Amino acid sequence: MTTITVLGTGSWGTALANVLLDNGHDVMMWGKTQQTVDELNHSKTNQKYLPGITLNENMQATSDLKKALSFSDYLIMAVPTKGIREVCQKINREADSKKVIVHVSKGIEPQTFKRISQMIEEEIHEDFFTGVGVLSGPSHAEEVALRQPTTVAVASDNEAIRTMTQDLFMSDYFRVYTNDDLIGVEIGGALKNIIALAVGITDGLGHGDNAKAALMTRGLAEITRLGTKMGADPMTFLGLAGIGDLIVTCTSVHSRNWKCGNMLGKGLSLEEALSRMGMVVEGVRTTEAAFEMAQTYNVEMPITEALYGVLFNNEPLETNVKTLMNREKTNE
Ligand SMILES: NC(=O)C1=CN([C@@H]2O[C@H](COP(=O)(O)OP(=O)(O)OC[C@H]3O[C@@H](n4cnc5c(N)ncnc54)[C@H](OP(=O)(O)O)[C@@H]3O)[C@@H](O)[C@H]2O)C=CC1
Ligand SMILES: O=C(CO)COP(=O)(O)O
Repeated sequence: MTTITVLGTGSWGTALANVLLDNGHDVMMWGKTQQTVDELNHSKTNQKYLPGITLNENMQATSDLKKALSFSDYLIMAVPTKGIREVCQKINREADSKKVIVHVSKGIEPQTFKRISQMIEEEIHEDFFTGVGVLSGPSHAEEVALRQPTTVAVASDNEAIRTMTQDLFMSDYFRVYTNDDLIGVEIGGALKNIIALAVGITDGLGHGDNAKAALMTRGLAEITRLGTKMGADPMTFLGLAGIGDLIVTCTSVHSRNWKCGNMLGKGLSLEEALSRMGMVVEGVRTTEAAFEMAQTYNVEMPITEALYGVLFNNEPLETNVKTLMNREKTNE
């Protein structure tokens, strides 16, 4: 049995804490909303993020970060990309020992183009930092919390973090592969959300499966082009953190990014769609980041560009679909 702290009481942090508890580990969750913390402690549920699901009876949570950090030196960080730096700064104020940090978030920071592990490395003071990794792959929290078969990858430049994380999470319903391509695993997980938003839009517009398959295939091409420019191994995009996660996010009823895109396709504004979601839709900020990166690194990303126009410049959906279809003819 290992003691583990999970930071973030949203859908993914809660589902992963449940996996670790099922594996017999001693887990403490930390969340900023006292009501959720109380519900996890007393009802063993998290109705806002995982409605209708009863969690492991040993679930425990606190809103006291100092207490959560003194519980364990192995941290799972499960907050949206936008909150990563803030949580790291809080860790610097409250920690009293070195930590391994495995994050499970899927995003890239606009303007800086930083991956999440890079933000963590920048922010966490060396006195509190042992190393960083990422757990990523096709894994909706709603299914993991129901103990449905799921496979993911763990990546880190530190082999001990890869194998330790694999050992902690592996179970008969949660299978973990190690991967030494940290950049590729993080980039694959972040960029697939852009394509899921685009697929949601075409589904919302009433287009068929041909359009969906086209966006996924050409989407993977642009993910791979940008990812390899960033230093990723192109083969990673054919694995769980690449095409695996792309498939699940573009085709699952659980996907927040697909659902948000679907509402846009049906005519809702971005603000309306996001407020109806009430959960993080990472692909919106990542579209901004990838659009800027494509220009900076001179990488062709037509789907990302079309989506950026829709999300940030109010460009009409149908016009952008036509623009994509009428791009200069080219070779696959
Ligand atoms: N949901 C899923 O199936 C999967 C999600 N992911 C990724 O995991 C990450 C988290 O997503 P998910 O759990 O779905 O998000 P949710 O929207 O379900 O929950 C977000 C959680 O983060 C908390 N939070 C937000 N900002 C802060 C902050 N600054 N400090 C502390 N806590 C904060 C929220 O707290 P509060 O409730 O108190 O506001 C909430 O508990 C994302 O990057 C997502 O892409 C990856 C794989 C699967
Ligand atoms: O990353 C995910 C599944 O692997 C979750 O995707 P959504 O955020 O679109 O729900």
